[in-house]
Amino acid sequence: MFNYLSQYFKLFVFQMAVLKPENQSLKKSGKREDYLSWDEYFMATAILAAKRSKDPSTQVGACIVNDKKQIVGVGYNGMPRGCSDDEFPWGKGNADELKNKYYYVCHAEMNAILNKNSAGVENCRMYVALFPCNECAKFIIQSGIREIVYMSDKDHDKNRTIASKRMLDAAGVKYWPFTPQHKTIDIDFSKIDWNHMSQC
Ligand SMILES: O=c1ccn([C@H]2C[C@H](O)[C@@H](COP(=O)(O)O)O2)c(=O)[nH]1
Ligand SMILES: [Zn+2]
Repeated sequence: MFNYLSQYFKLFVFQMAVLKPENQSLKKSGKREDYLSWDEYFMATAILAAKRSKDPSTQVGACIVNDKKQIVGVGYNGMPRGCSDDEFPWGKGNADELKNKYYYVCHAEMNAILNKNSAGVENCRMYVALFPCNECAKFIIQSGIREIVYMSDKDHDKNRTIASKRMLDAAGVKYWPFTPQHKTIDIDFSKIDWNHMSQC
């Protein structure tokens, strides 16, 4: 018993002497501890883009990122260029389908792919607010995107989502739900101290 305790004590002393100073020096660096993870940063970018959407019921944003953690493209659901947000319909309950949004609106994922900057989307990851529909799954597969991190799967029981998952699985595109570490990300312009560039 004494032998066991003495071994335990030696291990404790070793931890205090060797491991603790290293941990302390990390804390001494003065680094902020409350910074966003990469996942949170990219999903927040997708959600911020969604705030540009004029769709009154569902706002979707997407953010494509390469393996260097560079943002390659961002998009949200909106009317095509030249098709006025004020003239094309945003409703969905009309018996005349030409008067509903669905024939016209460009999906966030498609816009993010088409909006890509000079870097390609091949082998990239897409962060998206809503699980991609079957049409977006085709765009994702054909453009070479390999991974999807999604926020909501609200349409999981709809055929378009079931078909989407079938195609993504067949094409080997991986997908998983987003797990945030922060519950909220606060951007309150009135609270930013512009002289010192920190939150008051
Ligand atoms: O993969 C998708 C699926 C849907 N969207 C957009 C298209 C519409 O603007 C809304 C869906 O409207 P509901 O009223 O929820 O039917 O979301 C998208 O961008 N990407
Ligand atoms: Zn879609």
